Amino acid sequence: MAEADAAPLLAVSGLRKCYGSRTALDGVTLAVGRGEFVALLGPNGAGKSTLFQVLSGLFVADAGQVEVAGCDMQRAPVPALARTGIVFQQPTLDLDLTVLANLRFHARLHGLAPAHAQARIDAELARQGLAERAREPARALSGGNRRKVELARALVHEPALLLLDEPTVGLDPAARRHLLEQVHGLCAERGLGVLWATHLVDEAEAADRVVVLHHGRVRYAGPPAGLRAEAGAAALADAFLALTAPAP
Ligand SMILES: Nc1ncnc2c1ncn2[C@@H]1O[C@H](COP(=O)(O)OP(=O)(O)OP(=O)(O)O)[C@@H](O)[C@H]1O
Repeated sequence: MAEADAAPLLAVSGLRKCYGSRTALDGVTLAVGRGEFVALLGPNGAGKSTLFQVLSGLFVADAGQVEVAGCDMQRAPVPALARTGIVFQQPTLDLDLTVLANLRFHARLHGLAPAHAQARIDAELARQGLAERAREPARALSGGNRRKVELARALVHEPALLLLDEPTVGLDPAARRHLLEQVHGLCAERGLGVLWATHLVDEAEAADRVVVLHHGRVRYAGPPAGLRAEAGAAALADAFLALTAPAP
Protein backbone atom coordinates (compact mmCIF):
# COMPACT_ATOMS: atom_id res chain seq x y z
CA MET A 1 0.00 0.00 0.00
CA ALA A 2 1.13 3.55 -0.66
CA GLU A 3 1.39 5.58 2.50
CA ALA A 4 -1.94 7.24 3.27
CA ASP A 5 -1.91 11.05 3.26
CA ALA A 6 -3.08 12.85 6.38
CA ALA A 7 -6.15 14.24 4.54
CA PRO A 8 -8.31 11.34 3.36
CA LEU A 9 -9.52 11.08 -0.24
CA LEU A 10 -12.91 10.15 1.09
CA ALA A 11 -14.19 11.45 4.41
CA VAL A 12 -17.68 10.41 5.48
CA SER A 13 -19.00 11.64 8.78
CA GLY A 14 -22.24 11.10 10.65
CA LEU A 15 -24.15 9.99 7.56
CA ARG A 16 -27.81 9.26 8.12
CA LYS A 17 -30.40 8.15 5.57
CA CYS A 18 -33.95 6.92 6.18
CA TYR A 19 -36.57 5.42 3.91
CA GLY A 20 -39.74 6.47 5.70
CA SER A 21 -39.51 4.92 9.14
CA ARG A 22 -36.65 2.58 8.14
CA THR A 23 -33.15 3.83 8.97
CA ALA A 24 -30.71 2.55 6.32
CA LEU A 25 -27.64 4.55 7.49
CA ASP A 26 -27.36 5.52 11.12
CA GLY A 27 -24.41 7.85 11.71
CA VAL A 28 -21.86 6.28 9.35
CA THR A 29 -18.33 7.65 9.64
CA LEU A 30 -15.43 6.27 7.59
CA ALA A 31 -12.40 7.39 5.61
CA VAL A 32 -10.31 6.19 2.67
CA GLY A 33 -6.75 7.44 2.29
CA ARG A 34 -4.53 7.74 -0.76
CA GLY A 35 -3.41 4.34 -2.01
CA GLU A 36 -5.68 2.58 0.44
CA PHE A 37 -7.92 -0.39 -0.35
CA VAL A 38 -10.83 -0.35 2.08
CA ALA A 39 -13.30 -3.24 1.99
CA LEU A 40 -16.83 -2.34 3.06
CA LEU A 41 -18.27 -5.58 4.38
CA GLY A 42 -21.91 -5.97 5.22
CA PRO A 43 -24.59 -8.62 5.05
CA ASN A 44 -27.71 -8.15 2.91
CA GLY A 45 -29.58 -5.03 3.95
CA ALA A 46 -26.64 -3.55 5.89
CA GLY A 47 -26.85 -0.28 3.97
CA LYS A 48 -23.98 -0.68 1.51
CA SER A 49 -25.96 0.27 -1.60
CA THR A 50 -27.59 3.19 0.17
CA LEU A 51 -24.15 4.43 1.20
CA PHE A 52 -22.94 4.12 -2.40
CA GLN A 53 -25.97 5.99 -3.68
CA VAL A 54 -25.11 8.88 -1.36
CA LEU A 55 -21.41 8.73 -2.24
CA SER A 56 -22.21 8.78 -5.95
CA GLY A 57 -24.52 11.78 -5.60
CA LEU A 58 -27.71 9.87 -6.50
CA PHE A 59 -29.28 10.46 -3.09
CA VAL A 60 -28.85 13.27 -0.62
CA ALA A 61 -28.36 12.09 2.96
CA ASP A 62 -30.72 13.28 5.70
CA ALA A 63 -27.71 14.28 7.80
CA GLY A 64 -23.94 14.06 7.77
CA GLN A 65 -21.20 14.99 5.35
CA VAL A 66 -19.27 13.48 2.45
CA GLU A 67 -16.02 15.00 1.20
CA VAL A 68 -14.01 13.74 -1.77
CA ALA A 69 -10.47 15.12 -1.84
CA GLY A 70 -11.70 18.06 0.21
CA CYS A 71 -14.79 18.77 -1.98
CA ASP A 72 -18.13 18.65 -0.21
CA MET A 73 -20.52 16.36 -2.07
CA GLN A 74 -23.56 18.47 -1.26
CA ARG A 75 -22.17 21.96 -1.77
CA ALA A 76 -19.76 21.13 -4.62
CA PRO A 77 -20.97 17.90 -6.26
CA VAL A 78 -19.34 18.56 -9.65
CA PRO A 79 -15.70 18.70 -8.43
CA ALA A 80 -16.41 15.90 -5.93
CA LEU A 81 -17.76 13.63 -8.68
CA ALA A 82 -14.96 14.66 -11.06
CA ARG A 83 -12.56 13.06 -8.58
CA THR A 84 -14.65 9.90 -8.21
CA GLY A 85 -14.82 6.79 -10.39
CA ILE A 86 -17.75 4.44 -9.86
CA VAL A 87 -18.47 0.81 -10.75
CA PHE A 88 -22.09 0.16 -9.91
CA GLN A 89 -23.46 -3.17 -8.75
CA GLN A 90 -25.80 -3.47 -11.74
CA PRO A 91 -24.17 -3.40 -15.18
CA THR A 92 -24.61 0.04 -16.72
CA LEU A 93 -23.13 -0.27 -20.21
CA ASP A 94 -25.36 0.47 -23.17
CA LEU A 95 -25.17 -2.95 -24.81
CA ASP A 96 -26.19 -1.66 -28.23
CA LEU A 97 -23.33 0.83 -28.36
CA THR A 98 -19.74 -0.14 -29.08
CA VAL A 99 -17.25 -0.32 -26.23
CA LEU A 100 -15.66 2.84 -27.60
CA ALA A 101 -18.97 4.74 -27.78
CA ASN A 102 -19.73 3.81 -24.16
CA LEU A 103 -16.37 5.18 -23.05
CA ARG A 104 -16.58 8.30 -25.23
CA PHE A 105 -19.98 9.15 -23.79
CA HIS A 106 -18.55 8.93 -20.27
CA ALA A 107 -15.51 11.03 -21.24
CA ARG A 108 -17.82 13.68 -22.70
CA LEU A 109 -19.87 13.77 -19.51
CA HIS A 110 -16.65 14.53 -17.65
CA GLY A 111 -15.74 17.29 -20.11
CA LEU A 112 -12.60 15.65 -21.53
CA ALA A 113 -11.42 17.19 -24.82
CA PRO A 114 -11.78 14.66 -27.69
CA ALA A 115 -8.06 14.05 -28.28
CA HIS A 116 -7.35 13.65 -24.57
CA ALA A 117 -10.41 11.44 -24.18
CA GLN A 118 -9.22 9.14 -26.96
CA ALA A 119 -5.75 8.85 -25.41
CA ARG A 120 -7.24 8.04 -22.01
CA ILE A 121 -9.68 5.50 -23.50
CA ASP A 122 -6.88 3.80 -25.47
CA ALA A 123 -4.71 3.59 -22.35
CA GLU A 124 -7.43 2.12 -20.15
CA LEU A 125 -8.64 -0.39 -22.75
CA ALA A 126 -5.03 -1.48 -23.37
CA ARG A 127 -4.59 -1.97 -19.64
CA GLN A 128 -7.61 -4.27 -19.66
CA GLY A 129 -6.37 -6.14 -22.76
CA LEU A 130 -9.45 -4.98 -24.67
CA ALA A 131 -7.95 -2.62 -27.25
CA GLU A 132 -8.91 -5.01 -30.05
CA ARG A 133 -12.55 -5.14 -28.92
CA ALA A 134 -13.13 -1.35 -28.89
CA ARG A 135 -15.33 -1.29 -32.00
CA GLU A 136 -17.49 -4.24 -31.02
CA PRO A 137 -20.91 -3.74 -29.44
CA ALA A 138 -20.72 -4.17 -25.68
CA ARG A 139 -23.31 -6.95 -26.09
CA ALA A 140 -20.68 -9.13 -27.82
CA LEU A 141 -18.46 -9.19 -24.72
CA SER A 142 -18.54 -11.75 -21.92
CA GLY A 143 -19.72 -10.69 -18.45
CA GLY A 144 -16.10 -10.56 -17.26
CA ASN A 145 -15.05 -8.35 -20.17
CA ARG A 146 -18.05 -6.06 -19.70
CA ARG A 147 -16.92 -5.51 -16.10
CA LYS A 148 -13.42 -4.72 -17.37
CA VAL A 149 -14.95 -2.08 -19.66
CA GLU A 150 -16.85 -0.67 -16.69
CA LEU A 151 -13.60 -0.46 -14.74
CA ALA A 152 -11.87 1.20 -17.70
CA ARG A 153 -14.78 3.67 -17.93
CA ALA A 154 -14.56 4.48 -14.22
CA LEU A 155 -10.88 5.36 -14.68
CA VAL A 156 -11.02 7.33 -17.94
CA HIS A 157 -11.24 10.72 -16.21
CA GLU A 158 -8.38 9.80 -13.81
CA PRO A 159 -10.27 9.90 -10.52
CA ALA A 160 -8.48 9.95 -7.17
CA LEU A 161 -11.12 7.74 -5.56
CA LEU A 162 -12.71 4.56 -6.92
CA LEU A 163 -15.99 3.23 -5.55
CA LEU A 164 -17.06 -0.32 -6.41
CA ASP A 165 -20.39 -1.71 -5.24
CA GLU A 166 -20.27 -5.52 -5.16
CA PRO A 167 -18.32 -5.47 -8.42
CA THR A 168 -17.79 -9.23 -8.69
CA VAL A 169 -21.49 -10.19 -8.70
CA GLY A 170 -22.04 -12.63 -11.56
CA LEU A 171 -18.34 -13.13 -12.34
CA ASP A 172 -16.67 -16.55 -12.41
CA PRO A 173 -13.84 -17.21 -9.91
CA ALA A 174 -11.05 -16.37 -12.36
CA ALA A 175 -12.67 -13.08 -13.41
CA ARG A 176 -13.33 -12.24 -9.73
CA ARG A 177 -9.72 -12.77 -8.79
CA HIS A 178 -8.49 -10.83 -11.81
CA LEU A 179 -10.67 -7.81 -10.98
CA LEU A 180 -9.62 -7.83 -7.33
CA GLU A 181 -5.92 -8.04 -8.22
CA GLN A 182 -6.28 -5.27 -10.80
CA VAL A 183 -7.86 -2.92 -8.30
CA HIS A 184 -5.21 -3.67 -5.65
CA GLY A 185 -2.63 -2.91 -8.35
CA LEU A 186 -4.26 0.47 -9.03
CA CYS A 187 -3.91 1.42 -5.36
CA ALA A 188 -0.22 0.63 -5.42
CA GLU A 189 0.57 2.10 -8.85
CA ARG A 190 -1.60 5.21 -8.96
CA GLY A 191 -2.23 5.91 -5.30
CA LEU A 192 -5.93 5.45 -5.97
CA GLY A 193 -8.13 5.27 -2.88
CA VAL A 194 -10.62 2.40 -3.16
CA LEU A 195 -13.86 1.61 -1.36
CA TRP A 196 -14.91 -1.92 -2.37
CA ALA A 197 -18.30 -2.99 -1.04
CA THR A 198 -18.96 -6.70 -0.76
CA HIS A 199 -20.59 -9.37 1.32
CA LEU A 200 -17.95 -11.88 0.18
CA VAL A 201 -15.51 -11.97 3.07
CA ASP A 202 -12.61 -13.45 1.10
CA GLU A 203 -12.51 -10.25 -0.98
CA ALA A 204 -11.55 -8.37 2.19
CA GLU A 205 -8.61 -10.62 3.14
CA ALA A 206 -5.98 -8.46 1.43
CA ALA A 207 -7.61 -5.10 2.23
CA ASP A 208 -5.62 -2.45 4.07
CA ARG A 209 -8.68 -1.85 6.20
CA VAL A 210 -12.09 -3.39 6.64
CA VAL A 211 -15.22 -1.46 7.55
CA VAL A 212 -18.05 -3.69 8.76
CA LEU A 213 -21.50 -2.19 8.28
CA HIS A 214 -24.49 -3.80 9.95
CA HIS A 215 -28.01 -2.39 10.29
CA GLY A 216 -26.69 0.93 8.99
CA ARG A 217 -23.96 1.30 11.61
CA VAL A 218 -20.19 0.83 11.48
CA ARG A 219 -19.41 -2.13 13.74
CA TYR A 220 -15.70 -2.33 13.05
CA ALA A 221 -13.11 -0.27 11.17
CA GLY A 222 -9.50 -1.37 11.05
CA PRO A 223 -7.16 -3.95 9.57
CA PRO A 224 -8.46 -7.48 8.86
CA ALA A 225 -6.19 -8.88 11.59
CA GLY A 226 -7.84 -6.61 14.15
CA LEU A 227 -11.26 -7.89 13.19
CA ARG A 228 -10.11 -11.48 13.73
CA ALA A 229 -8.60 -10.53 17.08
CA GLU A 230 -11.68 -8.60 18.22
CA ALA A 231 -13.95 -11.56 17.48
CA GLY A 232 -11.44 -14.13 18.74
CA ALA A 233 -11.71 -15.95 15.44
CA ALA A 234 -8.97 -17.48 13.30
CA ALA A 235 -10.81 -16.88 10.03
CA LEU A 236 -12.06 -13.51 8.81
CA ALA A 237 -15.35 -15.09 7.73
CA ASP A 238 -15.98 -16.34 11.29
CA ALA A 239 -15.10 -12.94 12.74
CA PHE A 240 -17.50 -11.22 10.34
CA LEU A 241 -20.30 -13.68 11.15
CA ALA A 242 -19.73 -13.24 14.88
CA LEU A 243 -20.00 -9.47 14.53
CA THR A 244 -23.12 -9.52 12.37
CA ALA A 245 -24.98 -12.48 13.87
CA PRO A 246 -28.66 -11.83 14.51
CA ALA A 247 -29.47 -11.21 18.17
CA PRO A 248 -30.61 -14.45 19.88
N1 LIG B 1 -35.84 2.35 -1.87
C1 LIG B 1 -35.98 1.83 -0.66
N2 LIG B 1 -37.14 1.98 0.02
C2 LIG B 1 -37.28 1.48 1.28
N3 LIG B 1 -36.32 0.78 1.94
C3 LIG B 1 -35.16 0.59 1.29
C4 LIG B 1 -34.92 1.10 -0.03
N4 LIG B 1 -33.66 0.75 -0.41
C5 LIG B 1 -33.14 0.06 0.63
N5 LIG B 1 -34.02 -0.03 1.63
C6 LIG B 1 -33.80 -0.67 2.95
O1 LIG B 1 -32.68 -0.04 3.55
C7 LIG B 1 -31.84 -1.01 4.18
C8 LIG B 1 -30.46 -0.98 3.55
O2 LIG B 1 -30.56 -1.47 2.22
P1 LIG B 1 -29.32 -1.47 1.18
O3 LIG B 1 -29.86 -1.93 -0.14
O4 LIG B 1 -28.63 -0.17 1.24
O5 LIG B 1 -28.39 -2.60 1.84
P2 LIG B 1 -27.22 -3.46 1.17
O6 LIG B 1 -26.19 -3.62 2.22
O7 LIG B 1 -26.79 -2.84 -0.11
O8 LIG B 1 -27.93 -4.84 0.89
P3 LIG B 1 -27.69 -5.90 -0.31
O9 LIG B 1 -26.37 -6.54 -0.05
O10 LIG B 1 -28.84 -6.83 -0.11
O11 LIG B 1 -27.76 -5.14 -1.61
C9 LIG B 1 -32.55 -2.34 4.04
O12 LIG B 1 -33.31 -2.55 5.21
C10 LIG B 1 -33.45 -2.15 2.83
O13 LIG B 1 -34.58 -2.97 2.90
